[in-house]
Amino acid sequence: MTAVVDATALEKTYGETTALSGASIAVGGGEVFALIGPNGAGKTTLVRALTGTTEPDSGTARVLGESPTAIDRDRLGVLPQDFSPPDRLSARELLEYYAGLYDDPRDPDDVLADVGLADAGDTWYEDLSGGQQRRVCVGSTLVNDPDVLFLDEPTTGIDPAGRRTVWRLIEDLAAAGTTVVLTTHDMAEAERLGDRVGLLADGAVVARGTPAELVAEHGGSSRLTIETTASLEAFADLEYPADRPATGRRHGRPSETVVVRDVDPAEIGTVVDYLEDRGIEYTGLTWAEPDLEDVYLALADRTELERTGRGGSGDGAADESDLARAGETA
Ligand SMILES: Nc1ncnc2c1ncn2[C@@H]1O[C@H](COP(=O)(O)OP(=O)(O)OP(=O)(O)O)[C@@H](O)[C@H]1O
Repeated sequence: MTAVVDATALEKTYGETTALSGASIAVGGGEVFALIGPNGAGKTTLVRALTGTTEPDSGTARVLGESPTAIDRDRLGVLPQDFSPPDRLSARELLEYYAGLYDDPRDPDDVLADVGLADAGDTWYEDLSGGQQRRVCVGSTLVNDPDVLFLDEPTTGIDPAGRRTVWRLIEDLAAAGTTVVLTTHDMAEAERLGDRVGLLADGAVVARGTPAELVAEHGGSSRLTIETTASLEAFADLEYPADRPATGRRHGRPSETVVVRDVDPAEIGTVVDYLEDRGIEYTGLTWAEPDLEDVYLALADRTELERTGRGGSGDGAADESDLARAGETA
């Protein structure tokens, strides 16, 4: 693969803080690469190093074969995480403003339609909702029809329907050959859009691969989630491993769920019988294959728990060797 976006062993420190410690990614033409990882993992710093807005202490960054500071800006679209355009302009005027920076820009109205805001062109930016504003910001990166697009948390604050509009847009752009590097905290977004996903922790990519590869390697086993306030001891005689997640997910009520692993769909009845036989009350039962969120919890969340000294989550399937192994493959 000839890398269109290439970061090799990037290091960056800010005073005492290490933002990047040997981060490497290589992204091929037309590929969507999704960067995930906890707050402070270094995602934005990596994007900034690749777009020429921060200078790494060491390592090399190349985009379309060039240094990020030397690259023709017409070929690049960059959406910073904290992008805040002048807000005393209408959505259309804003896109016209950005279009005016390029020799051969797209029609701003076409861009507005792309981001699902065809009807909002005359609305002042400051009067748009937060999610609509973010969509205009995404649009501003498209006016020059870039070959490479860097999107730092593109859908933060966008409602589910708008998010899907942006997802389809990114898929269409990639299908047409645009190379996309995006960061996200939304695992569904990373799983859907990412041809490959890289998980950053403490400034380095600790795991990478297609979503399916990552799930197969780090996702652990299937999950039967039982909504119950019963104690974990009540599950002691169950023939499957049971855990009470220490970290929140699903409905934000982690203390009210017990997760049973390794149950095939055909065996769910066995667990239901167990609950009924012992009079264990429950309000819901959901079976799921492991997904990218499990990978995240197994790898990234674990480093967070270790850092904060709260011990293992009891929810992820990884142990120390998983992290070490992931580091080796990164
Ligand atoms: N300009 C800066 N000055 C000082 N420290 C910085 C600067 N930029 C980033 N950092 C620090 O570097 C580390 C990595 O930050 P970065 O923004 O790259 O993480 P991130 O993965 O994008 O986080 P988030 O998910 O919260 O956006 C953090 O500890 C952050 O505080």
